[in-house]
Amino acid sequence: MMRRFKEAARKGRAEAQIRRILDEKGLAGDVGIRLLEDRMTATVVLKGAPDQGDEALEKALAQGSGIERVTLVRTEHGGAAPSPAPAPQAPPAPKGGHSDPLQLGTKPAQRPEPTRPEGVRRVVAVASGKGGVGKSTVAANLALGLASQGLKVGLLDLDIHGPSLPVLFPVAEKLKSEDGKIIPAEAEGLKLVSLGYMVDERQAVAWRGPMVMNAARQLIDDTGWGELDVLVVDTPPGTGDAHLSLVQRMKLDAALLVATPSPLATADVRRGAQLFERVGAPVVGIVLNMTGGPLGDDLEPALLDDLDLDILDRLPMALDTARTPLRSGQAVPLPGATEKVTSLLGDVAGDSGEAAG
Ligand SMILES: Nc1ncnc2c1ncn2[C@@H]1O[C@H](COP(=O)(O)OP(=O)(O)OP(=O)(O)O)[C@@H](O)[C@H]1O
Repeated sequence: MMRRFKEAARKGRAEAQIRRILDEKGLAGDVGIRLLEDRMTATVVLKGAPDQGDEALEKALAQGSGIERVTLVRTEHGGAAPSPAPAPQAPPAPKGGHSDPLQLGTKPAQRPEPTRPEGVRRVVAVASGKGGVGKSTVAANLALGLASQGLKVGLLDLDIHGPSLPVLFPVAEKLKSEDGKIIPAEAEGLKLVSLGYMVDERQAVAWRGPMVMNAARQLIDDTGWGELDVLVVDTPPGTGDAHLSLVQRMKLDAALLVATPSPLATADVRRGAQLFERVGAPVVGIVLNMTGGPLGDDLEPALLDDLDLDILDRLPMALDTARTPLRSGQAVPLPGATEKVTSLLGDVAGDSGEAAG
């Protein structure tokens, strides 16, 4: 009891110090303090685009508060950045009058229409109703396969709590920002962005709703991808906060579902398909992963009929597929999914990206 009281007091003092320094600098933001085995770290969420002075500010906040590490997370474009035009009008309520607690089918008048990031021609989300089915493995191999065809490909890891990219594509340095934009890492011919390249893995684990959404928004809105033919987005499992930020903010040209052949996967596949359907992102098919085991090689035929979806590729349960890090030229082939994505691009040389959008 006494220890808890002391810890709370220590965290309270550190938070007060951080707020005092922020105040002195004319900044306002949310402050989250964690104390883990006597190590204290903080996350400070500030409005505005990432700034060149952010690293110095992180250091100043850490020094001034006696905290081991302070991580700044930026939420939105600030000040001079043009504000996006409001959506013309809210779309009609979903048919059948069913409730929409996530507000995926209804957009408040203030919310801007989802857009593709500047310079990006097509955005493909890779999703699954539940975790651990191989979504990141499929997203990464799809990205490598597309890049091996000469396309410019980016991979955005939106899993805030369990980012996969640092394992699949380890990079030596933390991501930097320039002119308020996050500069992607580059490895194996891909441009890569993940929260795991920005903050200590243990930090984000404790983040809850608003911080997850803020972090996801920052990755979605503030990355300078440059020119890309395809941006593959590895979404978190389910329909959580980061997912919500994605479908509300980024225009998705296609969604690819990943599932395993378990009969229990039926509800997950259905949920995943419905989520994208409701935001108008075409689900182009399913990649069935970890086939060849006791659960077989298929999903319930009635489910596929019902959703009007095909299995585009089947990846067997195999050690080769689980090997990390991944290397260019050694992608596990996903011919069906790759063809679906390349067919979205039309004439790569001539299409500006908006023509078919
Ligand atoms: N076909 C396969 N055969 C063997 N192992 C696989 C296969 N596909 C994925 N794995 C392994 O299964 C684990 C989970 O895969 P992965 O991280 O891609 O899943 P995920 O759905 O993205 O999980 P998360 O919910 O954590 O985001 C990893 O260790 C991966 O290497």
